[in-house]
Amino acid sequence: MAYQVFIDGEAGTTGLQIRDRLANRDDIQLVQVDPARRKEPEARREAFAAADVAILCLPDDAAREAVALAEGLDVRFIDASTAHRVADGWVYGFAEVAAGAREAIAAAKNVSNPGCYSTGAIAIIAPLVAAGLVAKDEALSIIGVSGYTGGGKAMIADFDAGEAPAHFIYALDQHHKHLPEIIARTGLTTRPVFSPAVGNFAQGMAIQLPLQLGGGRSLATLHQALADHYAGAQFVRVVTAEEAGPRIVPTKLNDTNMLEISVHGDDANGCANVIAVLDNLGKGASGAAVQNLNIMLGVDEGAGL
Ligand SMILES: NC(=O)C1=CN([C@@H]2O[C@H](COP(=O)(O)OP(=O)(O)OC[C@H]3O[C@@H](n4cnc5c(N)ncnc54)[C@H](OP(=O)(O)O)[C@@H]3O)[C@@H](O)[C@H]2O)C=CC1
Ligand SMILES: CC(=O)N[C@@H](CCC(=O)OP(=O)(O)O)C(=O)O
Repeated sequence: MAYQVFIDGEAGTTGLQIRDRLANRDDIQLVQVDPARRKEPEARREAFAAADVAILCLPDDAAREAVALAEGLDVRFIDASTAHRVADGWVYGFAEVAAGAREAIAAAKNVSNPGCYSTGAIAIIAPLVAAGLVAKDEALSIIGVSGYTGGGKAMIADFDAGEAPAHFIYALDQHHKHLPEIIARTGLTTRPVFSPAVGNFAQGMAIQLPLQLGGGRSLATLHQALADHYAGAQFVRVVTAEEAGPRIVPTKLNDTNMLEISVHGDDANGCANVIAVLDNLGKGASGAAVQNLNIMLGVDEGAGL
């Protein structure tokens, strides 16, 4: 018998991408809702009742409402929104980042999918903190650039209409919605400065962590700590600066569930930059949701990816 999966918000950017990834799966059947009723609470509760797992691809408020609507039902949730990423009772769905994370996802009723920038930032910072190469109280800066699909249907429409600039920097007030989960999942005690930007390309993302070298922190020790942490990981790879090349292109991993990390700089002048590249719609959203679904169902983690 196939698992029943309901994608709430199936018509949105993330939802459509998840549907595509599940379309050819024999082990999964999608719970369908009449498109005309897709926002009606009663129709959604019926869908939750029919589903083994519901994937929420909704604005935060609608995701919270979905969980309330499903009160008393057996359905398990994967929430792609920001609503539950630091909430009690929710497991953070980043299998590669911490010991025991995969097992916790497998056993969870409710899994929160990481944010796109957060995926890159946490992927770099958490292992470096664990290895003692970044202190929890170190003053860090994180720089990100995303394709415009990261802004959902509204931002896509702006760019498609030619009404958006080629590039803009935002979240200037230092309250980007990903900061709470980045802090919670890395254990940082000093709030990092986070500077995200959007470029005029549809999908793809790069996150940079500039670091000063010295005191045991060199290009080699940074690379080695990350390579050791992700050894054997199916969807995270750590490559050398030479392999990454002299220009890091955010679109490099589009349409994959991969995340690639590389360490750049010069020991002689003491400056480094650790860079993660991923597809904001892949490992940053829909790919990660399918990976988490596979882990929750106990099937091949890479199925459909
Ligand atoms: N885009 C990205 O790169 C990423 C997005 N996310 C998260 O995923 C979630 C969805 O984002 P995204 O796909 O980009 O957003 P979109 O705006 O593209 O899609 C959201 C969908 O939700 C639907 N919707 C809104 N309210 C309700 C409701 N009450 N009941 C049912 N459906 C509703 C919308 O309907 P309608 O079509 O009528 O507008 C739309 O189809 C967000 O929380 C976002 O933060 C996470 C990681 C990355
Ligand atoms: C380009 C852009 O606007 N990106 C969004 C983040 C992507 C997204 O929608 O958020 P989650 O990954 O948290 O779900 C933003 O900065 O708010």
